[in-house]
Amino acid sequence: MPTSQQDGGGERLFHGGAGDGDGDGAAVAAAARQVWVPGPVIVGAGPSGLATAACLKARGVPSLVLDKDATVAASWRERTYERLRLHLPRGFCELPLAPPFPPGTPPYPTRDQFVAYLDAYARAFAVEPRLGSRVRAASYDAAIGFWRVAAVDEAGGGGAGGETEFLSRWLVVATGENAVAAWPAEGVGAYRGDVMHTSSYKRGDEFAGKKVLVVGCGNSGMEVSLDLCNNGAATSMVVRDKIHVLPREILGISTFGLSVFLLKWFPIKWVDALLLIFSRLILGNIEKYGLRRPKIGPLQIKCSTGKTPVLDIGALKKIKNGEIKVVPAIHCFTEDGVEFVNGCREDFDAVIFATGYKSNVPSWLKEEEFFSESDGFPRKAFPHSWRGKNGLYATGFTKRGLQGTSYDAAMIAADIARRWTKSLAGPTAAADADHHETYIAN
Ligand SMILES: Cc1cc2nc3c(=O)[nH]c(=O)nc-3n(C[C@H](O)[C@H](O)[C@H](O)COP(=O)(O)OP(=O)(O)OC[C@H]3O[C@@H](n4cnc5c(N)ncnc54)[C@H](O)[C@@H]3O)c2cc1C
Ligand SMILES: NC(=O)C1=CN([C@@H]2O[C@H](COP(=O)(O)OP(=O)(O)OC[C@H]3O[C@@H](n4cnc5c(N)ncnc54)[C@H](OP(=O)(O)O)[C@@H]3O)[C@@H](O)[C@H]2O)C=CC1
Ligand SMILES: O=C(O)C(=O)Cc1c[nH]c2ccccc12
Repeated sequence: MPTSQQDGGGERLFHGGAGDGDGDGAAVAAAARQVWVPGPVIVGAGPSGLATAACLKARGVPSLVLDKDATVAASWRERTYERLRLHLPRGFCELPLAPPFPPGTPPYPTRDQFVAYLDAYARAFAVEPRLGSRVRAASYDAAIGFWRVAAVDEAGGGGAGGETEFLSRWLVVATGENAVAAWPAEGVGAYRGDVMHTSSYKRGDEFAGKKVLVVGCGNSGMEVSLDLCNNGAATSMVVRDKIHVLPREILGISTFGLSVFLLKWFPIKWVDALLLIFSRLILGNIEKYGLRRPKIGPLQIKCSTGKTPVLDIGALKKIKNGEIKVVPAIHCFTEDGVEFVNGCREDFDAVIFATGYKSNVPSWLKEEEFFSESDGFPRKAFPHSWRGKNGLYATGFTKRGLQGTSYDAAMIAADIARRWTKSLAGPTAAADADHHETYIAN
């Protein structure tokens, strides 16, 4: 790696380095070494980070992608169950500028096919993230106009246990809506059985013959319940509130694709009404089985709150025939099981929390104007959630799945590329754009 002492920008940075920033900057100033990154730093090598890096590259802007895990797309590779398939058709899950899924890919690709697609995507755009690099803190140093990003090298990473401070004009947050498992605050009290979150659930065979309680009935709760049932576990699923369940397909067309088409022509309320009529015809009256529908339609809820309707891939049939038992909210845990709010007690060998996920942004980003401290999402909703101030960007926080990711990536890349071109004309132009990292201090 070349040093940048000959570069005016690097010189300024070197002098404005560790300990010279504002209070927040001090949080990351203890770094063992500093690295000046000519383009943006992107935190997260999932679909959102990869897509943004690819779109930047296509515009001639280099970037440095950091990920805490040892591979790209670790959320998909490590934190999903084996039989998972995309629940939107593959055409809605493709990333920008890439060829479609390879011939022979089924309409709803498997987890492994999607992971292979993401690996190929990273290769095609030569995106080579710095893996095993967990961002511990990031803050904007107004004195020098740069983001200070402190990353700890996890075992096996470049600096093995050390810490590096990256300095960049642009910071792209791509750590995702599903960064950490959400657990109920009450915990499990004295319960002695096995406890896990769906993000650790891999396959159902280890639960064969066991009584399992799945807490939560979003897409994870429904699909894990189905998988457990298919593997011979006696499965109960907690449904504490109203939910929308839609068939994954209507008249052979994906419900999602049909919705996208209809929304081009009709207001969302009409489309919701139509979806509910079809759902009633295809699924019957699901309220009989303890699945009460909200008054507001599924797409309206998705748009206003981000809560995804369940796209049924077979759990409903098991609920109807009693193989999956719907149970009410939990009042408290006992040593061997739970007491439900209706006063009934039941023992379970294992409890699987399908209680969703949270953003982890507040744990590392020292910024509260653009990102909300309470939920770790940008305060502005789609389509305005991608750009903050001072070169801060967010990708993959639209609550619109991979289509939202593609939108963000294109917007961010276009915006940064404009600024990049301008900065090339300025004093920092001497950066060697072919190199991700230019060392300014060790
Ligand atoms: C089970 C499941 C199925 C889904 N199916 C679909 C679908 O079919 N269609 C669809 O459109 N959407 C789907 N989604 C929604 C969404 O598209 C995916 O969650 C997608 O993976 C989001 O991509 P992302 O890059 O934003 O986040 P992630 O894939 O979660 O990537 C974030 C990355 O950031 C890294 N990271 C986090 N914190 C740090 C840190 N401090 N330092 C360094 N790295 C960090 C993580 O290791 C991870 O690699 C699904 C979501 C889930 C949970
Ligand atoms: N095949 C696929 O593509 C799949 C996609 N996904 C996607 O992944 C994302 C995350 O989904 P998911 O993991 O299901 O998370 P969600 O946030 O969508 O659902 C969490 C569920 O847990 C319930 N819950 C939360 N806390 C409790 C509690 N204390 N007691 C009882 N119930 C509780 C919630 O109910 P309440 O509404 O009452 O708060 C909700 O039903 C979604 O976008 C989803 O669409 C997930 C699985 C498969
Ligand atoms: O899997 C998810 O959670 C998604 O966000 C995909 C998605 C985006 N918009 C939707 C509308 C209905 C169902 C799923 C989605």
